[in-house]
Amino acid sequence: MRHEPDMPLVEVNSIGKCYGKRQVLDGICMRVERGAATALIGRNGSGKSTLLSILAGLIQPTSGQVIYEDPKVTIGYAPEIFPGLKFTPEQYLQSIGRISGLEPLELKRRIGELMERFHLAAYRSHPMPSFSKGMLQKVNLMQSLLMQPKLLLLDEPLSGLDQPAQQQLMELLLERKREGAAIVFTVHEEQMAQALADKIHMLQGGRTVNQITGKEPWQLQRSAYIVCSGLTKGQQLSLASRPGFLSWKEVTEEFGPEHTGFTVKRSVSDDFLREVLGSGGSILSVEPGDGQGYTKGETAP
Ligand SMILES: Nc1ncnc2c1ncn2[C@@H]1O[C@H](COP(=O)(O)OP(=O)(O)OP(=O)(O)O)[C@@H](O)[C@H]1O
Repeated sequence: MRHEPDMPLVEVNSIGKCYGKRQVLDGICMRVERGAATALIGRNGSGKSTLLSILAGLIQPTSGQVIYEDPKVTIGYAPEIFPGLKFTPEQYLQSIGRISGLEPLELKRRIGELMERFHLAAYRSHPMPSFSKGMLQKVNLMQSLLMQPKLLLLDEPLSGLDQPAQQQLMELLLERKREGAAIVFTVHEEQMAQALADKIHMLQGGRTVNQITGKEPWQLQRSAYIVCSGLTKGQQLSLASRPGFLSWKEVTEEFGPEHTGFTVKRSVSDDFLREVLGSGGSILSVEPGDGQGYTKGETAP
């Protein structure tokens, strides 16, 4: 089969999904690139898991197309809910590997490696119904990684994992990405989205509301732009040293002399506003984002 040189691993063309009369996905387009991670974010019920299941080929879209560059691409899928099956993790992974046609020695090696990476080696022969949520999630992730898939689809991968396990998973996923795998994952934790994702795909009510590429736009998405006046240079400097400060600029042309536009993390914007007022400054406007004129490399006064 011949492919366009810049063809992505998977191309999603305007897909829709209906359950009965209910449309849960509508006109979704996305490109899944090799060596890159896409975070699907959105509220509960926005369609993230449905989109992942469609990418995994487990359910069919009602309209549109999902085009895989290689229809035989290996896919690893970790669903949101993983059942506590009556096997031990070793038995379970053995049977998955055998069904997938992995050579026995190689299968044994991979299972051993994953058990070590996920710190589950001591429990490899324990029955899964006795496992905690976190341990089950580790088995879920291990089965998705077993075949070293080119496309890794993870539904809330951090769910149930403690902090060290989350950190280890992140390292492993960054490794997989460096090795060229494409990752699509759903996430509620902003930290993971920032650390792993090259692209953020935001869903709302089954529709794409935003697609952000790179780390900086993601940060700006969660920022507030505050235009204020009446501050001395010293007060501006003090504001610029506060946690959550991102950038500043003089905005005399737009707003008049001695007006300054501060971009800060949205999580600290209330504190920042209080500080401006407490310093005797005036607030002219507050809006989401960066005030449009943001340029890379702008620094504190
Ligand atoms: N098999 C199904 N039959 C009918 N409706 C379904 C089915 N699966 C999902 N839905 C509905 O589709 C909508 C999208 O569900 P989906 O699980 O994809 O959302 P989500 O963004 O992953 O939510 P969450 O974060 O809660 O997992 C929801 O309203 C859900 O109730």
